[in-house]
Amino acid sequence: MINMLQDLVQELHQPSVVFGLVCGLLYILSVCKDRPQFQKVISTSRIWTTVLNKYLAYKYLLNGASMIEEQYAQSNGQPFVIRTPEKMNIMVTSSAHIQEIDKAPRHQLSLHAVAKEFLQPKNTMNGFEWKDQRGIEGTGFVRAIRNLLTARLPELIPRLSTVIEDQIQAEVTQAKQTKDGWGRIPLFAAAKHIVTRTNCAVFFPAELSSNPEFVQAALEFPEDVFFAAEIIRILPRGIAPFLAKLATKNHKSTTVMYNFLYPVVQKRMELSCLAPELRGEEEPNDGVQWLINTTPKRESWSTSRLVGEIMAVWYGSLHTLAIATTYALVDLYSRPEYIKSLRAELSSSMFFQFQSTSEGLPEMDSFLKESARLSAFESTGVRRQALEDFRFSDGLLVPKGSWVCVPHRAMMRDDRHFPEADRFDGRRFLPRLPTPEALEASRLSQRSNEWLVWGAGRITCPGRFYAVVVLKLVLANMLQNYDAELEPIKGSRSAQWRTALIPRAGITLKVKPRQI
Ligand code: HEM
Repeated sequence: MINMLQDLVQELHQPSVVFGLVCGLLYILSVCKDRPQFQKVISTSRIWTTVLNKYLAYKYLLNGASMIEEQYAQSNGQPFVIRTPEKMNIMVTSSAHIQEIDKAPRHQLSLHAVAKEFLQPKNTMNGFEWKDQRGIEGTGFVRAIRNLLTARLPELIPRLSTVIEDQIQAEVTQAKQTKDGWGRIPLFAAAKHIVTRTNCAVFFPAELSSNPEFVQAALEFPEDVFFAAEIIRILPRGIAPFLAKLATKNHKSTTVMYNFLYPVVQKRMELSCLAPELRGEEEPNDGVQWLINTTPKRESWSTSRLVGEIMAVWYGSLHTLAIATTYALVDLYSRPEYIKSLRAELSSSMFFQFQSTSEGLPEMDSFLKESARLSAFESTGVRRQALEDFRFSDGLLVPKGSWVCVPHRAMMRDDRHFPEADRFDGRRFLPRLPTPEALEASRLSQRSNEWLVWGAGRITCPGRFYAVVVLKLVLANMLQNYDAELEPIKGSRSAQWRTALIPRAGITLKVKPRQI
């Protein structure tokens, strides 16, 4: 076969044609690989198997989400394997497996090792490095968000509303105008601006959140880290760090953010060592301070280390929420039939209740939950890396270095878990009898082993209450103050990269101030 290909190359003198033929052949093989007659042929040749596995691993980069969905559909609830260019991902779906992942000791299955692989922090975040085993140095950042941020949500709502209102207005004012008076807003870019400004107002002191250079760096940082980390993961070690630097202008956004944060954190850390009466000023009430206050007491973290932690939490808080906001708005304006009743809810006393407690608005909550279910941008959850061979009680092995994950996007699109799962029903999660207990149990921010959007068991997203409040405030502002229409989307609304479905930059919303 290889000789034949060489002959063909010599005949044609066109390597690109040959490359196309090889890709085509590999594609046909990948499609046919499950047919018994092909399996026989393939299994006779170790070379072919290796080549095919490599091809599937690279195919995964641009088709990971679809590959997982296809394999899930064939798996009938059994574990299956997805190959990536770096490793093997073992997918499990049963609640018994999920519970065992949750209970696994931290020296066996690690979330931090997964995060490190994703972000390559040593190369992309100013040399910042955290331990493989989550919790070994405490989980102060989780407490800071879960307890301090969540507890302050009702008092933060006026500030969040103002920032969101201002930023949406800025997006509309700056938008290109159509002849008939609509502003055309690139939705994903606008969502990133809105979430960046909102999160900045919560995490950072005013001197930073009102500084355009800092805000720009904070906006660009997650994408720069993502690009740089992907380059480092995919390309050969010899050239990858150089190309990552080139692609991110020498990690510019990371450096700018770091340089702005360092003196602020240093000053705050010095003050926190003094007795309260000697500090001379009231303790700031923002994310930076919450993270300083919850650093593990037995560790003495350097300023650099703390800045690294803050930037890591910043990464997690921004891109997930910006994508969820984009899809929530796409879902809202793809289904204008919900607008009237959502507006009615916002005109009722329920909106005041939400503003004073940060909870409520059941109709909007249900709509957003349905959006999170069908427009989940991450195909897998509960991802852990095996730090040593890990064996489930039924014998399933996760070899050292590989990942175990739950394909929760496919599960949420499965009729066995949600009746008529492919149908978008914005009222799906409204309880028949809206008792306080029933409303509480069906809320978007609830975590459970049946609702894996926030993770499972001991490791669930501490920012979920905040995320839901921001989503509701953005939708509320859009519904109350603007009329909007989604421009027709040509092709798919998202681009796949590994397991993620990232909204396309070309999705455009036509917006104009609402005439009441
Ligand atoms: C819609 C937006 C969001 C989604 C869907 C989301 C989802 C998740 C998930 C699934 C996990 C668990 C990871 C795993 O087990 O694999 C997680 C963890 C985490 N999230 Fe979020 N998140 C969102 C927004 C936020 C925000 C806004 C913040 C910060 C304010 C945040 C902070 C964190 C942190 C610190 C962790 C690590 C928790 C730990 O190690 O115990 N997230 N998130």
